Amino acid sequence: MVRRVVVGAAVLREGRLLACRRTTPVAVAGRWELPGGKVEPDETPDAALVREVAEELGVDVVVTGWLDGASPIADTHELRVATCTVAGWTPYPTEHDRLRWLRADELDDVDWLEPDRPFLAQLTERLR
Ligand SMILES: Nc1nc2c([nH]c(=O)n2[C@H]2C[C@H](O)[C@@H](COP(=O)(O)OP(=O)(O)OP(=O)(O)O)O2)c(=O)[nH]1
Repeated sequence: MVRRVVVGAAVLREGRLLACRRTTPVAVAGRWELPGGKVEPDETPDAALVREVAEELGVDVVVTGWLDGASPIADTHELRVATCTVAGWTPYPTEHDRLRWLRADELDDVDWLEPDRPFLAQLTERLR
């Protein structure tokens, strides 16, 4: 079975990574993730990432590269993560109830969704 791709944006700015706290569904409310979502059938992963972050945070990101690997999400999807930059901005979250800009030494301070955790080592390297 081919897994559908979920893309996550590792937005890096001034030595920090943007982490977002989910509000839905109830099972994962309060857990932390990267902004993003499911790639539509007619979309590239890059385009999906730009679209999802604009929908969720009201800002345009520039994709700078994809991290290695993919994490399974349940039996049906997989998470891939790209590093992104933004120009100076004020995020306006529409789907998350809290945002944090984490330094490398703070990445373990929030309760990430499991599929995100394998990417944290690569992100620590990018932040140092
Ligand atoms: N956006 C996002 N989703 C993640 C991450 N890690 C992780 O396991 N997921 C899971 C949660 C959801 O089961 C799925 C993505 O769902 P979503 O609700 O964000 O995607 P979407 O906006 O395209 O949703 P939909 O309305 O099409 O259902 O991937 C992450 O870092 N970012």
